[in-house]
Amino acid sequence: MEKLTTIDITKEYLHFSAAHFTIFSASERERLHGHNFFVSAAVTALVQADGMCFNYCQLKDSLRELCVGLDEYLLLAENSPYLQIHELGKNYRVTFADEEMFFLKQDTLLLPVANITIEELSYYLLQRLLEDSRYSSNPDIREITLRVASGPGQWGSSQWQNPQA
Ligand SMILES: Nc1nc2c(c(=O)[nH]1)N=C([C@H](O)[C@H](O)COP(=O)(O)OP(=O)(O)OP(=O)(O)O)CN2
Repeated sequence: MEKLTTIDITKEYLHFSAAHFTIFSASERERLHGHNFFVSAAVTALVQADGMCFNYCQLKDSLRELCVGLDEYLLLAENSPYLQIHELGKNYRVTFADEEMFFLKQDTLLLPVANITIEELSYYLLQRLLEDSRYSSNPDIREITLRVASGPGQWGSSQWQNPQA
């Protein structure tokens, strides 16, 4: 019988501070505000003869890198059906319903998501993690769940099962 384990990395320092607004409909959104978003991951993998699946420090480094990449930005959902985003010099001109907003490009990240929500952020960060072949091309890694919280006790998660397994 295969010996599988799940390495669960949930650390206070794995977080990013970001501004956003969640859009609820074509006419309703939140005001612009911020959160400390926390990131956690659980990786199910085969335990090797040496009693280890993989060095989880590499996973912590990968998650830390993902957090740094989103830290201290305004996050905008590039694929939102309700936002129009255009470049205007040093700014993005963003329209929503009858509103017009301007944000400095240097302060803003456009993410390929439909909304800045914990569910969309978890899926986006999982896809980013899977760009690293150490996770996506290792048949001994069976499953990865990546979770994002916008505050204590409220997490969104996305899961990947290894098709090679
Ligand atoms: N399905 C989702 N619903 C909502 C999301 C989301 O990501 N997915 N996000 C929001 C907003 O981000 C909202 O700003 C969340 O804030 P809130 O829940 O108030 O966060 P707090 O940490 O302040 O929670 P408290 O319960 O007030 O402590 C809304 N919906």
